[in-house]
Order: sequence, then structure tokens, then C-alpha cells
Amino acid sequence: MTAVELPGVSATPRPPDDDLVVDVRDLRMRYGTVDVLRGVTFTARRGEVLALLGPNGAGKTTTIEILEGFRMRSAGEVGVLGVDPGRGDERWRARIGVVLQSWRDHGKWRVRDLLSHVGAFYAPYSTTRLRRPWPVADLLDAVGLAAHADRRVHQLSGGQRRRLDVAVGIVGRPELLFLDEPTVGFDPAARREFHELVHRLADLDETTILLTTHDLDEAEKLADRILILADGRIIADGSPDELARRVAGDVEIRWSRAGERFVHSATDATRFVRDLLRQYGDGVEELEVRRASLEDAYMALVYEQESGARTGAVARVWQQGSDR
Ligand SMILES: Nc1ncnc2c1ncn2[C@@H]1O[C@H](COP(=O)(O)OP(=O)(O)OP(=O)(O)O)[C@@H](O)[C@H]1O
Repeated sequence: MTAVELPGVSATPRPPDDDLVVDVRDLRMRYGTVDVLRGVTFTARRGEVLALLGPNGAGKTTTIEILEGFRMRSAGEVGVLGVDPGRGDERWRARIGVVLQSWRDHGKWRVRDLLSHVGAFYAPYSTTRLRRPWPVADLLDAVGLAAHADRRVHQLSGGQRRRLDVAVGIVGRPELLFLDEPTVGFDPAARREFHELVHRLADLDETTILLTTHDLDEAEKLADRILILADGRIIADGSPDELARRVAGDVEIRWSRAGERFVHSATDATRFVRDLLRQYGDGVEELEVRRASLEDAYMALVYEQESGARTGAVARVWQQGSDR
């Protein structure tokens, strides 16, 4: 875009916003004659964890690959750490970490040696604030691979290999980390440890994290903000709780009394429960209050977008989102 200068008015350039790590405006992508992204707009700030959700083929990987600089967009403006990813140099790349779907190379390398080798690339890009690379022993501890440091990569189990993928992605202590379905193949304990690692990276190191996942429970646990991509656009942007509240305002209340089960939907659950207890007191048993989950919100939003049915879910998300 060309700036228009008015006579006698000097253009004051906007100061760079250091906290704005990702800035995507009206991003478009066309493969042949098919429009996959049709105007994607969102931002991510320092230390934020964003989960990009959407059905298969929605364009999540395409979006992430454009931000990583691996794919050239058809149109729109994209800034990643203040740089257009299409023009990012080595210094810019050193500030970014990428965990792709598992790779099969380097089978003969030992885990420790591989991390030292990859880490050496980042040493020239140390700053006073961020010492690069992450010391290998600490990194092995952080991803739970210390006991396997001297194993060869091809001897690792699927889940251990995925931990190594994560270690390779963060060895350069990235300011922005892309995680593509990071916990596929993790057992529940590994998944929990990984979630703790993500919180630690975001909270202590102020790493901005953009992850894709099909696991809504994981998105709910990890993300400060959820972006739902469907039909080439972001159809929802908000915290997991906000999205669930906006899409399904009603809360489900279940209880039993005198051996009979009851279910009721109410907008104001507190008031309903207060009235219920006032009326029946100790007669009320097995009381449960269930707010709509992120999964309920996701299903409602994607259903509306894909089927064209007008349930009002998308409108509610944006209308209340703009009140913030
Ligand atoms: N190189 C390509 N050439 C043509 N079409 C492509 C190419 N890469 C992806 N597509 C198409 O673009 C659409 C978006 O694909 P993308 O991989 O970005 O989706 P996704 O949201 O990551 O899906 P999934 O959840 O299945 O991983 C799909 O319809 C896919 O077939």
C-alpha cells in the first residue's frame, strides 16, 4: 500500500510494537483455481498461546506454512516478528521454532549429539536477554529424554521420537514456536508433561506459541485463545471459556429427587439452583451443573459454517467479541 502524504503534514511512522509477534491481515491462498484461505485475519502477542482449530482441509497447515516462510501466499499482509516471512533471513529464522509432523531422518544419530549439532546453528544468534542454544542437558530434562540421551534416534519409541521433535523445535529458544499436532502418539503422562512444558515456555520465557490440534481438550488446557478456521476464514477468536459461553449460553442442571432424575436448562444457573434448594432442600441429590464445553461450541460453529444453516452461533461469537 502506498502512503499518501498531505502537504504540510509530516508522516509519523508508527513505532514498532514489540509485543505484536504475529500480524496477519486478509491472508489469501489459492491452489490452482481453489481458494483455500479467503481473508484470514488475526494477531498473536508475546507469550500468548494460540490454538488453531478446524476440520480436515480447513487450511491450518497452509496458514502455518505461510507464517513459517515455507509457502508463498497469494495475497494479504503477514508480519512475523516484524518481518514478512517471504523475506525472512537466517537471523529471523533463528528466532522461530518449528515442530512439524514427525520426521524420519537422522536415525543413526544419538539423541544428545543431534541436539548439540542442531543447537550449534543458534549460537551466533544469542542476545543478552536470550542465551542460545538451550543447554542440551537442561533441554533433555525439560522434554523428558534425559534417560535416552545416548540412544540412537531409530531406537526411540514413537512418543519418545515426538519428544525429540519438540526438543529440536525449541533448542534455539525460539521467540515464536509453531507446533503442528504436537502430542499425537503421547501417552497421558507424556501429554501432561508436555502441557507443563508449553506453560513454562509461555509464562517464563514469554514464547508465543501457535499450535494446531484436533484435540479440543488439549486446546482448552493449553490455549489462551482459540482460533477456529472453517471455509477459508477465521469464524471464531476468543478464550475457550468465552467461546463456550457465547455459543451455548444455557447451562444444563441435573439432579435427582425421590429416586427420579431431572434435567433442566437455564441461563442463570446460580439462581435456578438456589431456588431448587430453597424448595426441596435435602431432597435434592446428585446435583450436577454442566456448562457447554469448547467441544459443544466448536461443533455448533463448524456445523453452522459448513452446512449454511443459520443457528446464530457465529453471529453471537462476533457480536459479543466486538463488545470486548
Ligand atoms: N500443495 C497443494 N496443492 C493443492 N492443494 C493443496 C496443497 N496443499 C494443500 N492443499 C489443499 O488445501 C486445503 C487445505 O489443506 P491444509 O493441509 O492446509 O488443511 P488442514 O486444515 O491442515 O487439514 P488437516 O486437519 O487435515 O491437517 C485442502 O483442501 C488441501 O487438499
